[in-house]
Amino acid sequence: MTDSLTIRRPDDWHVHLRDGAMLEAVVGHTARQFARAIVMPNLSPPVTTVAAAEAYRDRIVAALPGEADFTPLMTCYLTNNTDPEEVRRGFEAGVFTACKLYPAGATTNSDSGVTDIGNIRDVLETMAEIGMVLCVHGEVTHADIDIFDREAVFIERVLAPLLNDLPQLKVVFEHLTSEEGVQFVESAGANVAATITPQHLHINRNAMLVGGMRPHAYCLPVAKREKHRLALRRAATSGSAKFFLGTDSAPHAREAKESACGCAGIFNAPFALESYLAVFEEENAIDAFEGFASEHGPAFYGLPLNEGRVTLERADCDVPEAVEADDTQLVPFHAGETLRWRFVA
Ligand SMILES: NC(=O)N[C@@H](CC(=O)O)C(=O)O
Ligand SMILES: [Zn+2]
Ligand SMILES: [Zn+2]
Repeated sequence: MTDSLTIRRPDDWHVHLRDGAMLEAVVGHTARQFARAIVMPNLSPPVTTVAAAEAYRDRIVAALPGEADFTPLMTCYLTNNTDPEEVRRGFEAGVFTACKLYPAGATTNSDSGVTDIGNIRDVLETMAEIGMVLCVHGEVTHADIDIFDREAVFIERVLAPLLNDLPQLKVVFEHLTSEEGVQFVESAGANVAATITPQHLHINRNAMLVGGMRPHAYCLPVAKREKHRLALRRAATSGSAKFFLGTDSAPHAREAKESACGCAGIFNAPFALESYLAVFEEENAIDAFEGFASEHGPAFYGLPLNEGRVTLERADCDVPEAVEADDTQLVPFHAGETLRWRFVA
């Protein structure tokens, strides 16, 4: 049994850092474990222009703890009115790393999202032409679709037709949650990949609903049946370069989660690597961890690998019940549990 594991420094290919006091409270957790992160643009108002992304990037850098060595990679929030030339300009200037597609109404701050993919056809054509990654929240939002089927129906109705139409478009299927999603990504071309969160590897929908409603296990896309969790574990630990780390760490104040209409999102940044590594160990796939955490993401995005290293040691890691954040608390994923690996540095 190995007692410590040193790997190339990883990146987080999907994170919500928020803004203002919440940004101050959470950014250090991500910067401690990751060299870079794809920062989601679902602020209010959303990050839809080059200028807004530059200003947000500056606020993130200003909020970093002094010792941090961390690069935020910015994304452009697509709306029905996104100008393809703004996207091109931001990408060529190195401000936008990717664009993010939120189907309108699908998740937190997605009200300005795209109501019909046909509305952004010109933007998607430009992205395919310049080799820019499209990150997608892959859920349809029609009232007649069961929430547990939203991802599978998105593949059928939106993603498969989109890739038929623009077969060279680079797509990251964000926070994959279903067996159908795994199969779709595996059978698609090399231009299609997916991020997988720690929570979707650890929990199925029982975690939300058995023994009482547990708002801290609620995120979108919602955790599904056990067979889906097992498919995700197989994909993440398979060694396939199509799957990589994206925490979807999504902090919401405790009172906004513990509410009659609780917000969607799990705050997993403080113990993200420990959480993922527990899964790789349980699956006897520690050898595949570095690829998933540190290599597949940069390869897909066409970015250099990080030069630094991080070490985790086999030791009890007690996850606190809450993390203080300004005038509220954040309840981290695994709150009150003991994880088997501990991030050292
Ligand atoms: N994942 C979530 O449940 N919530 C995210 C939004 C998202 O990634 O869909 C958030 O911003 O809170
Ligand atoms: Zn999402
Ligand atoms: Zn997210």
